[in-house]
Amino acid sequence: MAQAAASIPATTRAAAPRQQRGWQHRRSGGGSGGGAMRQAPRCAAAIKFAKYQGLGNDFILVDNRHQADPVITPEQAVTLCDRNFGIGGDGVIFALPGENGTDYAMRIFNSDGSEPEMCGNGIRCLARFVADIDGSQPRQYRVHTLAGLIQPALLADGQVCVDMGEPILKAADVPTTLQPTQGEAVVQQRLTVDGKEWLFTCVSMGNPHAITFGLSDGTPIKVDELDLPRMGPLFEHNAVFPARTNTEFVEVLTPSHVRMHVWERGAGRTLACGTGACATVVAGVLEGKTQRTCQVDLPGGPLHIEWRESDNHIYMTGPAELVFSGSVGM
Ligand SMILES: N[C@@H](CCC[C@H](N)C(=O)O)C(=O)O
Repeated sequence: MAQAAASIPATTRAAAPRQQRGWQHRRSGGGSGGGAMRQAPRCAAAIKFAKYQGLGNDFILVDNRHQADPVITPEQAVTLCDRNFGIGGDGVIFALPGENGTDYAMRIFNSDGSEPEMCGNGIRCLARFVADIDGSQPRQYRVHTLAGLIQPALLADGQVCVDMGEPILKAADVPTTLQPTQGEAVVQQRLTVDGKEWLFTCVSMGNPHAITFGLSDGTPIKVDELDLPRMGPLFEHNAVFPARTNTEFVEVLTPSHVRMHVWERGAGRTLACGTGACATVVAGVLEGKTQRTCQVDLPGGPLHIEWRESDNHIYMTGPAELVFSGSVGM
């Protein structure tokens, strides 16, 4: 484990956050959310951090268990996530005191300063982080998030298995204005972007996801042929996704094995997305393309996903590892 100490100017190098959400207990309606935002205090002292990664989706973890509000602002998070001028990361994650009988609460700022409801790779990193800092038992946690209760468990083999709860399919709650095709769900709906008609299934894991396996003319996705930096923003900022969206491009290898590349809301191209992998398997099942148990290969490595019929919950299993720790002056 490497140690680092650095001082990063607290000047803001990015626009104001996409949206400021209240610290609310919300599972559905990943959209604009209500409630007054508690102002995060600007911190004068050095902040201790630890950087973790899950399949290369990397986060700056902050022990924030002494107070209910994040010790740094969204603007400071942008600075810390900068890969040239900061620590570098896809987001900053805060381990907060538990609420409503939970062990901990988690909040996250994306690298652009926006605040998502949930992060799958991030919550595996959070579980590893809290276990590392206090060696706590049990190794199974109840974590309160903006997407509701999420339950990670550290496995004997070093992997982390997370009960991610139930997927949300109602179009208005994803949210998307695309017309539902199956009851209230948007499954294989047509969306024209960049002169092509794509087929999308929309799923919320607390945060919004739009999943495509290909075009309406039958052309399947080939993930190695995608120009993500050009295409990704066209979906992320499309008007049919009022809270923006994470976009997953999926190539089916077999019904139990897919490849997926992601363009994340608020973070751009990342090496992996846990909530995106879960949403991918839900979309695969709804479209009849995958089984409920499926390996999702991401650029950073594989995640094992199971959408269990008995409880309708999704279980995600994958790694979470410490990269280095240090302190940073803000
Ligand atoms: N990488 C994450 C998702 C992080 C949040 C996302 N960028 C959003 O804004 O919804 C994951 O592993 O799930």
